[in-house]
Amino acid sequence: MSVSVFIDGAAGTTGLEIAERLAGRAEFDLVILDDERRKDDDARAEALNDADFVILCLPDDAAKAAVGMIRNERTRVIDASSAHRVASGWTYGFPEIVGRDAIAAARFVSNPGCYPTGFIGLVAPLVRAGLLPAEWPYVCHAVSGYSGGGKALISRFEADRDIAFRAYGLALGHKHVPEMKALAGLAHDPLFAPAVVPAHRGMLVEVPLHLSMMSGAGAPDALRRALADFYAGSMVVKVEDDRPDELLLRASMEPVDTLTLRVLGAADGSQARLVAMLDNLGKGASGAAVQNLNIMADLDETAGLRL
Ligand SMILES: NC(=O)C1=CN([C@@H]2O[C@H](COP(=O)(O)OP(=O)(O)OC[C@H]3O[C@@H](n4cnc5c(N)ncnc54)[C@H](OP(=O)(O)O)[C@@H]3O)[C@@H](O)[C@H]2O)C=CC1
Ligand SMILES: CC(=O)N[C@@H](CCC(=O)OP(=O)(O)O)C(=O)O
Repeated sequence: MSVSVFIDGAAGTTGLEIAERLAGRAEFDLVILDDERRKDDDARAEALNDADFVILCLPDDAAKAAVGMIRNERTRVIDASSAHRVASGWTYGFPEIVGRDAIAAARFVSNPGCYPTGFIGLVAPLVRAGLLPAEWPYVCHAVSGYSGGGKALISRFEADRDIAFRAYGLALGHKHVPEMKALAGLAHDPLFAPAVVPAHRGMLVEVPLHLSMMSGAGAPDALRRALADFYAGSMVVKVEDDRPDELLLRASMEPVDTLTLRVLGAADGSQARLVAMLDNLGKGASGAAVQNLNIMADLDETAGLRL
């Protein structure tokens, strides 16, 4: 028996990529409103209430309003926006971190933020294992392709080919900080320094560590082994033990739904760089939504993913 899935915001960057990943899947009846009706609240309310699952690919305010339009107790929701990341009654949609069973049982799932997927994926298992202190003031540098900012940032970068690097979030207090702190189990807000480069998609999320100054921190090899053990068996999260001289984001990157983690340690073990590579539109958004949908619908967790 197929289940119906309504993508609200299907004409946007994330929504389009979810539709591509679900296309041709017989398990789902995909509901997408045409251009005339996609912003018509009556049509949306009907679709939101008819569907078994809705995936919200909307700005935060519109996502909150969409949830308010659901008048039944049955429709299950995956919200790609940042409106409900740490909201009560919502489950954080990172199955490797919160547990597959929690997602399977949830009615309201908030897809993680793209940058937080890298940060939390690196830090949470190590804090839980006692190999990194929860009290440390962590710093996170990250660069994203411009599709991370949706249609508006895509238009801006495609119109102005002269931008080579865009540091932003300079006032601090980026919207991702609360979920980074909460899901990594930290005592303090991490200092988050994001930037955008002129590549369409892809991101590098880095956490530099002064291990020798961190009370109780493990050595780089111990951190890498702990991550490998934590993600053992995952088809989506991969822990590499190579020592590359460089890590490249390519302007021509193809869509991919994996999250690749590395621990790059100094020879004397005093410092390390934890580095996550992912596609902001893959495990950072649309791939994660499809993985969560698969789990909620009790299907093969990785069906439709680009691994
Ligand atoms: N891009 C990314 O890498 C990631 C995005 N996200 C999140 O996903 C959500 C969507 O982002 P993204 O796809 O990038 O954004 P886009 O701007 O590309 O798409 C948003 C879509 O929502 C539509 N929309 C806006 N308001 C309404 C409304 N009231 N009713 C119906 N449709 C509406 C827009 O319409 P129109 O086309 O007319 O503008 C647009 O098609 C955001 O909350 C974002 O934070 C999460 C992780 C990563
Ligand atoms: C490059 C860029 O602008 N990225 C966005 C984050 C991506 C996004 O849209 O937010 P979520 O991942 O929380 O949904 C930003 O920094 O606001």
